[in-house]
Amino acid sequence: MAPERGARPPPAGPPPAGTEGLPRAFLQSLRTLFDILDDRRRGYVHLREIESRWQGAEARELPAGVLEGLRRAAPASGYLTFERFVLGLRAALPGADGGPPGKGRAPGRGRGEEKERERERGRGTAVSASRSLEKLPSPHGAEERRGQSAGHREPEPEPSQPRARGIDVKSAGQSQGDGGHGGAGDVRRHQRGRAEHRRHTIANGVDFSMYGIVLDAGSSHTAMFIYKWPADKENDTGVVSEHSMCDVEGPGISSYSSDPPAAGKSLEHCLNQALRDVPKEKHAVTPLYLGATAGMRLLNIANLQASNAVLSAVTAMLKSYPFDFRGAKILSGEEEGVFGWVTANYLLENFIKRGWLGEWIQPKKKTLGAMDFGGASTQITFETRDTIEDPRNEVMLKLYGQPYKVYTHSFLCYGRDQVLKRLLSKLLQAESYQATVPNPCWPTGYRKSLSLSSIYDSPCTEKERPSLPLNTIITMAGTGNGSLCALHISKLFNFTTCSFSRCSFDGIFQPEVSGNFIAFSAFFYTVDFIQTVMERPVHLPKDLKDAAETICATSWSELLQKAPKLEKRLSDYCATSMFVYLLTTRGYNFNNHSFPNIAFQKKAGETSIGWALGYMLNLTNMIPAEEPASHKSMLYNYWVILILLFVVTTLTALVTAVYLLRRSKSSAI
Ligand SMILES: Nc1ncnc2c1ncn2[C@@H]1O[C@H](COP(=O)(O)OP(=O)(O)OP(=O)(O)O)[C@@H](O)[C@H]1O
Repeated sequence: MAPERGARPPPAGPPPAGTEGLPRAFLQSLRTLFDILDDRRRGYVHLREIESRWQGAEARELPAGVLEGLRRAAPASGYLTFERFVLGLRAALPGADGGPPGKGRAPGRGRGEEKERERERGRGTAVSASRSLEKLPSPHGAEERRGQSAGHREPEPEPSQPRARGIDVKSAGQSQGDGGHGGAGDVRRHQRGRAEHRRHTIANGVDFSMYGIVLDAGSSHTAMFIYKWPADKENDTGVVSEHSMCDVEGPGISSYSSDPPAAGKSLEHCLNQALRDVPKEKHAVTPLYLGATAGMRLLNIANLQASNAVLSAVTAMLKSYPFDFRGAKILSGEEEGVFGWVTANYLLENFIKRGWLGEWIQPKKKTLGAMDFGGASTQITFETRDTIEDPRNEVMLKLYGQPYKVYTHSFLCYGRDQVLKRLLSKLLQAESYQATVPNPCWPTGYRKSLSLSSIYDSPCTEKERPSLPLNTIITMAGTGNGSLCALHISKLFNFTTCSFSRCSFDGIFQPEVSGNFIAFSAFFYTVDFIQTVMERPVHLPKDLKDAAETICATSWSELLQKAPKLEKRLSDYCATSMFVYLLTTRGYNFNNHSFPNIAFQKKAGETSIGWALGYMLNLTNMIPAEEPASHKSMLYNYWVILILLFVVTTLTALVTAVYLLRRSKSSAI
């Protein structure tokens, strides 16, 4: 965009008073737009440059007269300074008298944007599922489905709440239809959000970054993630990264069922951090989401009213902040699984990536399976070519033009904390609720008194609840016996019933695991403990089993000596290691060949792996379903260049050959 020969940059001198009387925020938005056009920061943009950028489809969507207004504002040289640029736009605004835009029509919200929304409505969503997963009651163990069908009712979405879209895994009672497309209202709302993003403002120079906030309201705790990406690269892979995060003090929001306002209050500290971490001028255009997982799914089953009250309380708190609040909802287990898979593969650029020439490349790499071991549920999600015999486990995705057939299942009550409760319940049952019960999964030297209510306060254990008063206290004493511990833990799974050609456990269909996997959250915490505290490698299933047995056989005092900072969790590593061993090997059927393909990792680069990023990418349409247009055109351009090169080389060779031939002939004469 250098000035053409003969043309002169605008003369210095008093600028036309184009900016006078305009609101500061509006002016800043225009400045940002101008700076995008003036990408070399010269302080002026040629009219022709603007015309060429806004030609074609986009130009039709400019409010009538914009180009005309700019033409009139431009001097003879055609170079527009910022003031002239504003002057030109002012002239083009409806009812323009040169004054600020009227209330009825905010800048950037003209017919063009309406049309953009219309177009988006028809285009579908970024991550589209071929169908919705229906939740049906299933016998013991397939708790996830039972829960969803028995009691899971999403609260009526508030106007600002996003209904399921993108990966549209609907809860029981909701209609199915083509799961890939959310309601038009959602898309409309979303598009408005995007348009607002583009009206970002400036402070001390231009900040081209955009931000998004997701609160991961898990069963054990809530974490807030702030993501950041360059404004001009929304649809690139791998460009969104974690800007900062915050751990909410206290337990997960589902624990506030008896005092819902406290659930909202608990978020204050992290939200205040978000006020500082996101530049002030970006607050209003920063989308804010809260997704609640298995803890709230369980509360939803146990006490629908309380679950709604908690969601309302957190919604009220989130709305009181100046961010663009887009809703608080309970994710289904399948959404949690699939969004975790999207996050991992997005971060590792397994879907698509930019080549060094800026072209889009479809990497030859296969996608990575994702395994999440939360506090109340565990998810396994991977791409497969096998037939998925149970359609409830199949999600078809189209990302960047590529179809993906993904297997996913979420096991409710198989998260770490619920597994530990269920194990205690099994142990009490085995010992007929004696006053003192031996616990082979606790280290020797460790004793603890528990009230029955702390074990039977969950839908995961309520079926096993004895007829004793819930305030009964029972003392448990660790006996550190790994093989006995494994025996009790194996009782948590049903490995025998299966109505498909193959199952993981609890009658749930699962194809053979294939490819590499990433195992995060408590999978990572458990294996990390084995590797760093117990100093044992975990390559093969046997390593995991041996390590679990060693932990079980280590006394409480020894464990305390090894990792005093982990005191709160130390007594449970024997059980969780043994559980991870049984879940991965007998449950998911990893063997000596496939187990080494699991990476136990909680981050990719600096970004945490979990459902939160995938959820935001989907809701902000940052993963398009279609192949990026530039991919096709770039490839086309390369072909043209290659053919031209070929023609030029051939011609040059021919000319040279003729020339040499003539010369040799003439010298021969
Ligand atoms: N350092 C650690 N060592 C062992 N376990 C841990 C550690 N930190 C957290 N955990 C436990 O790991 C489990 C999973 O934590 P995570 O935060 O992923 O779950 P969540 O999001 O609360 O649960 P869910 O996704 O099921 O709602 C929880 O039981 C948590 O208490």
